[in-house]
This record gives sequence, C-alpha cells and structure tokens, in this order.
Amino acid sequence: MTKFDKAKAEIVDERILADGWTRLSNFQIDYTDSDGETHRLQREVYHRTPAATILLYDTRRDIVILVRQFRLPVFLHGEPAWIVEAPAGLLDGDAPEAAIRREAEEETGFRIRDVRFLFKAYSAPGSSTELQYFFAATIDSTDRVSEGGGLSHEHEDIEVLEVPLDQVMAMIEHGEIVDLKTITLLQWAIMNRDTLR
Ligand SMILES: Nc1nc2c(ncn2[C@@H]2O[C@H](COP(=O)(O)OP(=O)(O)O[C@H]3O[C@H](CO)[C@@H](O)[C@H](O)[C@@H]3O)[C@@H](O)[C@H]2O)c(=O)[nH]1
Ligand SMILES: [Mg+2]
Repeated sequence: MTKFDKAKAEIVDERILADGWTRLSNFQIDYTDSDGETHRLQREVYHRTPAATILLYDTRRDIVILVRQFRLPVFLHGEPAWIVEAPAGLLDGDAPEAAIRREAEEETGFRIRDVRFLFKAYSAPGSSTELQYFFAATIDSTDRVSEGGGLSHEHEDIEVLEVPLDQVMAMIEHGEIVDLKTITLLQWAIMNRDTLR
C-alpha cells in the first residue's frame, strides 16, 4: 500500500503548440490524486528525443575529456555561453551505445574501445520527455584518431578539453561547469575512480 495506490492519469487531449525542430504540446489530463479525486490538469510537454553522454577517463594521466561549445539557452540568461560539458548527443535513431560511440568520436576524436553503461535518467521530467543514457570509457592518447570538434556541416564548433579529475569539483563549485548531466557524470567518476583503473 503506497500513497499513490488510487492515483492514475488519463490523457484527454493533446494540442500541438509548436512543431519545429521539436514538438511542444499542451496536454489535458484527468489526474486522479492519492485521495481518489479526479482533476483536469493542463501540462505542457517538450517532446525531446533520447540522448547519450559519456565520461572519457584517461586512467594514466588522471584526466577527463570534456568539450566546450555555445549554448543559446545559457546565452539567454546573459551568462558566459560557451560552456563545458561531457561529450553527448542525440541518439538519432541508433541504439544508445552505438550513438555514444559515434558522438564521442565526432566531438572529441577519441575512438572508444570498451564502453560501460552506467544508468539512465530523465533530464527535466517536469517538462521534457528527454531521457539521457550515461556511459563511461577509459581511454589513452593512442585512442585519438582525429581532432574531433564536431560536424562542420551541422556548424558544430567544439573545443576539446583535457581536465584533471582532481580539478572538476572546484570547477563545479565555482560555476565553471553548469551542465547537469556533466556534473552527474563527474560526481560518478570521483566516487568510482578506483573501479575504472
Ligand atoms: N536546425 C536546428 N538544429 C538544431 C536545433 N537544435 C539543435 N540543433 C542541431 O542538432 C545537433 C545536436 O547535436 P548533438 O551533439 O546530437 O546533441 P547535443 O545538443 O550535444 O545534446 C546533448 O547535450 C544537451 C545539452 O546538455 C542535452 O540537452 C542533450 O540531451 C544531449 O546530452 C547540433 O548539430 C545542433 O546544431 C534546432 O532547433 N534547429
Ligand atoms: Mg553534442
């Protein structure tokens, strides 16, 4: 018996507010709450497709490979908008592992060998359908097959960074790393560094 045994939700209507790069809908739902009372609620949902991200960790040098790129939503906050993130990308119809291998190489130039699935998590479950798959791989400099930097025909403009794992917590605390998936992965790395060696 939990608080939500009587609770349920039914979709009544979906109205598409925008259908550009990503669909934005206004839903009406009949939500029956934990007391058994039903209320009609409005909820806007941004239909983001799934994505994957990866911790690339060089065990010998104790560094992680991060990327820096422009993010318009950060720019709109009036803050420095070329932000530091873990390599990541949309699955684009591929399985999560295949997608993260592709994205890691496109963005960083590293062709990864063994890759470990860590967990999956919703990025912003109050507003977006986006599901993020988290991975980790150990690398060394011989795994670098190109410069990376992203796809020029998609105007990706990416800088590849090598950051000592010992510095990332200070970067998070000083606001130099502000992307939530990246903070999650780096905290995982600090907690599990020994299992990666
Ligand atoms: N035309 C058009 N292109 C877009 C739009 N939004 C993104 N793109 C293009 O779509 C591509 C997305 O690149 P990916 O590497 O696949 O995805 P990402 O943006 O890095 O996404 C990752 O980071 C995000 C920020 O943390 C995450 O939100 C996302 O889940 C993922 O982890 C880029 O080439 C970008 O230019 C848009 O509104 N219109
Ligand atoms: Mg990307």
